[in-house]
Amino acid sequence: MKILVVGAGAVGGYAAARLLEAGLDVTLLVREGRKRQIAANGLVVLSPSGDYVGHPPLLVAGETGGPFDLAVIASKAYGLPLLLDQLKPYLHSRTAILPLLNGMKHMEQIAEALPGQPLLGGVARIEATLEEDGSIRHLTAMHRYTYGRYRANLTDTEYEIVHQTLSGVSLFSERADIEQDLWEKYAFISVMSGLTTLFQATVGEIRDSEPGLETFRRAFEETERVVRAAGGRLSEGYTNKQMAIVEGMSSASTTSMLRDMTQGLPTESEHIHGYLIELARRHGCPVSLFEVIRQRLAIYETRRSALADRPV
Ligand SMILES: NC(=O)C1=CN([C@@H]2O[C@H](COP(=O)(O)OP(=O)(O)OC[C@H]3O[C@@H](n4cnc5c(N)ncnc54)[C@H](OP(=O)(O)O)[C@@H]3O)[C@@H](O)[C@H]2O)C=CC1
Ligand SMILES: CC(C)(CO)C(=O)C(=O)O
Repeated sequence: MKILVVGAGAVGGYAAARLLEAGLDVTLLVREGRKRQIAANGLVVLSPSGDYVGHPPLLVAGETGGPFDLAVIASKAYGLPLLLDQLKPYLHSRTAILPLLNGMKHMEQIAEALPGQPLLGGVARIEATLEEDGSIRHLTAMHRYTYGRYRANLTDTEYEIVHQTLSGVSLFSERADIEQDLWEKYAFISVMSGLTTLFQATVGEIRDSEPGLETFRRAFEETERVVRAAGGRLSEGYTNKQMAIVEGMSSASTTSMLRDMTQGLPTESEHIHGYLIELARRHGCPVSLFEVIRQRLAIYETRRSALADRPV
């Protein structure tokens, strides 16, 4: 099976390294700058689960390659429309698409941009970051990518080939109900990215200041109501289960959105919080805390664009 990993950042680069380690046929679709970095230093992963350095084949949009049988997509949501356009020449009609983005809205976007293309669901659970020198730093011991059939648009045989391939890579585990996993991760990341960026604080700092855990509960309750009203599946007692997770989290835990904000990079807030508010309005659910979170991030994005537009 020929695999294309699109985006060699924190999540995609980490996936590519573990797929390559397992001896799979993996090519990376990257942009010029990243190609130069990887060509010079290799694909470098620094991880408590084991470092990796390798020199996988690289493609930049427009170059000849493929077609591939599986395309793993790991860009930020705001880069997705362009990326999907650039991906088309590397697909055949049955190439399976496995997105690893946070959120839910990208599933609709991909289905619209690539009609009829087999689409899997995928969820990345990891804390990782792309360093300035191009290495990928895996920050904690946690790393688990789940995948599964999404709305039955692959044949059993097609799915079995993907499943057989990924079953040799311990990072990846199959989920029978990937749609529920996507909704659960979406609800979780909405709260975690929302609160860490609203306060520009770690989980521990929020937890240990008044009213502490109550703020998490309020955010989880708002999210749970919206997701259920929108028809999303969540496990029984979702909010209580997430509260137990938050209580047990390391004080230093943050989110990729807070890391992006700290570095002055664009955020995925519209994809995550904007979509949650869109669903809340559609289904008549009050989300006063998320209105504030979205406003906070909109102010950040406006300031960021103004700085980016300023002549040097
Ligand atoms: N980082 C984390 O800990 C986690 C992140 N996630 C989610 O995973 C997704 C990816 O995040 P993350 O890996 O952190 O992001 P990064 O910014 O580290 O990586 C994204 C990569 O996509 C590349 N890219 C963007 N557009 C294109 C394109 N058209 N062609 C080729 N490459 C492209 C970027 O290239 P370039 O380097 O050239 O800009 C970049 O290397 C997000 O949805 C995020 O929310 C989920 C779990 C944890
Ligand atoms: C919350 C976390 C670390 C879980 O994987 C995440 O998805 C992110 O920071 O983007």
